[in-house]
Amino acid sequence: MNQKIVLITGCSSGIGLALAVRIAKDEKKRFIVYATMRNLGKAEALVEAAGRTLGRTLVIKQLDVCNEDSIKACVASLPDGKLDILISNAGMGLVGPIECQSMEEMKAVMDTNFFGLVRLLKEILPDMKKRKSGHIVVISSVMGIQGILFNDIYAASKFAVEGFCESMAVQAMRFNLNISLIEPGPVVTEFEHKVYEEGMKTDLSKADKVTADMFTNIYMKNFKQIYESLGQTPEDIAEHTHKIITMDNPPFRHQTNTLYTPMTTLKYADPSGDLPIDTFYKMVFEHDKVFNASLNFLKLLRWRTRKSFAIDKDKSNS
Ligand SMILES: NC(=O)C1=CN([C@@H]2O[C@H](COP(=O)(O)OP(=O)(O)OC[C@H]3O[C@@H](n4cnc5c(N)ncnc54)[C@H](OP(=O)(O)O)[C@@H]3O)[C@@H](O)[C@H]2O)C=CC1
Ligand SMILES: CC1=C(/C=C/C(C)=C/C=C/C(C)=C/C=O)C(C)(C)CCC1
Repeated sequence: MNQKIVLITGCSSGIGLALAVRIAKDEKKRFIVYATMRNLGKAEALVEAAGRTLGRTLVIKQLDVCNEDSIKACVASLPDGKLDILISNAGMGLVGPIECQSMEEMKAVMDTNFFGLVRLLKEILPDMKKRKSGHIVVISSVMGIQGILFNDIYAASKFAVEGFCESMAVQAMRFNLNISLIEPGPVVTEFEHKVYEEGMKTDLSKADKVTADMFTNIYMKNFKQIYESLGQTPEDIAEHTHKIITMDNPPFRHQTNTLYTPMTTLKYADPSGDLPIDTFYKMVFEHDKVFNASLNFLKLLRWRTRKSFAIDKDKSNS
């Protein structure tokens, strides 16, 4: 059987872990998954979830997306040094007012979320081009298309990813390569806990009172509720991504959360860009009045884009 080689980054927890297990457990055994993580000391959860697939359709390797040597060594250790599908998932969040964040913290986010992808592609693209075959799947975010209050640097890193991939997509097409951006809304993983814990520890002494109050009493106060009401599971994201990699013509963009779609649609509905900003402003500053109403409104507005509908309905490839 001609099994496809899949390399996934950031598999120690969350979406990466769920992806590795879902794809390794593919019903038709179409894939060999190289599930990578920067610290192999964190492999226990994946080993447990992988079960019988470990050493069969799932292999665990070290890879740090911020370290070129580690990427080169990992790719060189693959059979014939080749891979068919890259899933760039490793990433980190950062919330808070920028005046309270150090340049080092901000650079770490860009280095991981954006340059991590660039480093991976520099390594694997030449061979994919030579073979005129390959699929690059990137776990982006709805924040790759729409900024959210106090996520300035994180959203910028995901916008960078999207701009990079959009530019790259035309060249990729010339070589018969596919690129797909997966755009989840909130997903309940370590990411949520890390961002919340770090957010709560923010030293707000450099922020003015209005900003500090907005961050503490609006953003952080409602953070958990957003994840509780809109959050998907990492397994949901893995299921969507599994569908994307088994499609004949995978889409360039795919949002996983139909509850969130109305928010991102606001951006396309108004070329001036004011509609989403005004709407977020109302959600934030009139949130006592409209916050719960807004969430209910999102639920009422729940609708499916043609693409996600097609994916939900596409049972033929699974
Ligand atoms: N959770 C959410 O709400 C959403 C998440 N996303 C995106 O999904 C992706 C996965 O996040 P999620 O599963 O939620 O969060 P987790 O924190 O659970 O997982 C992040 C993974 O990335 C790894 N990682 C971080 N830095 C590096 C690095 N330098 N090299 C290799 N691996 C690294 C972490 O490893 P380690 O354990 O060593 O830190 C961990 O395995 C991210 O790109 C994130 O931006 C998108 C939309 C929503
Ligand atoms: C908490 C909060 C908000 C929304 C937060 C959201 C929607 C977070 C999404 C996180 C994602 C998608 C992370 C990963 O990529 C609002 C609406 C601004 C109102 C104020 C409080």
